[in-house]
Order: sequence, then C-alpha cells, then structure tokens
Amino acid sequence: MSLLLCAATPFEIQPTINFIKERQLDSQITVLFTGVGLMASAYTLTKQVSSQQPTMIIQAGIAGSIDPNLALTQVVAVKTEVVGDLGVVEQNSFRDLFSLGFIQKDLSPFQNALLVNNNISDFAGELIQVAGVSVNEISTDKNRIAYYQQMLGAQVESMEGAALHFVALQEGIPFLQLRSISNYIGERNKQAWKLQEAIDTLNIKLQELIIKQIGS
Ligand SMILES: O=C(O)c1cccc(C(=O)CC[C@H]2O[C@@H](n3cnc4c(=O)[nH]cnc43)[C@H](O)[C@@H]2O)c1
Repeated sequence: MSLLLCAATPFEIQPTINFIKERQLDSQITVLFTGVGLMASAYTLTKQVSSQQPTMIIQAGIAGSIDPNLALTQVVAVKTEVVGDLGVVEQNSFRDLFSLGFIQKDLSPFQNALLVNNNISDFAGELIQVAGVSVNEISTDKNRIAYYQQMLGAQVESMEGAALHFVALQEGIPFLQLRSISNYIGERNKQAWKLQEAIDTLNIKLQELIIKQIGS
C-alpha cells in the first residue's frame, strides 16, 4: 500500500501526523500539504501523484455545512463534488460551465456534471455520504448559498474537494474525501465555529480509516 494523505493545512491533520510517526508508518503513508484552494490543490496533487503513483488518496479537512441536519464536529465522506463558483452571474442567476455550454455534463471525468466517487462505499464504512461543493470564495451571500443548496443539492462546502475528485478520477486512483464540520456556511463569527473539536473528530476517524486500510 502506498497511501497519499493530503490536507490543505498541517494543523488539520497534526494529530495524525504524530500518529504516523509514533507507529512508524512513514514507509506506507506520504503526507502532502496542498495549501488552501482548488488551484494549489490541483497542482500539488497532480505533481505528487505523478511521482508517487499512490494506491489510494485520502483528503482530510474541515468544512462548512450547508445542511442544518449535519452537526458541528460530525465527520462525513464526500461522494460527489462540483466547483460552485466557476461561471457567470447573468440576470441575477448563476450559470456554470455546463449551462454555458463550455463542457458537456458527461464529459469524463464528470457524470451528469458531478465528480463522483463511485468507490466510496469501499472506504467510507458507517460514515454518512454527502454532496460537496468547492469554492474559491467562502460563501457568505444568501442567494449563492441557496443556489448551492437548492440547485446543486450540496451539503458541505470546502475549498479543495473538487481538486481531489478531479485529479483522482483522471488518474484512476481510489480516493476518499473526509470532512469534519467546523461551521455552518455564512457564519463568520468564529466564536460559533467548532474548529478544534472538528479537528479532533476528524483525526479520530482518519486514524481508524488508516488502520483499516493498512491493517496495522
Ligand atoms: O480565519 C481563521 O481564523 C480561520 C481558521 C481556520 C480555518 C479558517 C478557514 O476559513 C477555513 C478554510 C479551510 O477550511 C475549509 N473550510 C472550513 N469551513 C469552510 C467554509 O465554510 N467554506 C469553505 N471552506 C471551508 C476549506 O477547505 C479551507 O481549507 C479560517
């Protein structure tokens, strides 16, 4: 097994970095910090995948929830991804690249305009599987949030998820996007976030998953 574990920032997976060191799992797990955002993630992931040829990629991080039924600190597995803010606003409506005719909805690796993890059930176990949206700009606008929820059916928002799905699907590498809910989107009062608690639950699940995958 050659597992690639990636996160946008070190602080999101620091407990698991310690766990990997303590258990001397470095020979089986490579850790990559992609940086925040789709562009940095797509570049660093593509570069690492080319040199390492991993057998599996796990992306772990915090996320904002669009779905009120998801609890803060709940850990979810993201089944589908879409880039939410790539397009144009026309007559007060957002149009994405599919609506504009720049990409066909089933052009590989898209399936009906989504980047779908078809093998998620092999890895997600009992985790709830959700729909993700990735953005360049953290959402605060009510209309945009309503569009993500009602038109895209998105439940969680991150800034890197779609890059993982795109790169892994293009390269044919099994993958899992693991997210822990740190906040409800649109909430910019950091007192209402559960950042550290979300990181704690994320790392508990991540370590369980690693043990399952590498069997140590
Ligand atoms: O401003 C801060 O102090 C601060 C501290 C930690 C994290 C942040 C973020 O803004 C998080 C960006 C990071 O986490 C993901 N994330 C978390 N919540 C959301 C969200 O509501 N919408 C989009 N992304 C979110 C994201 O993937 C980034 O990697 C700020």
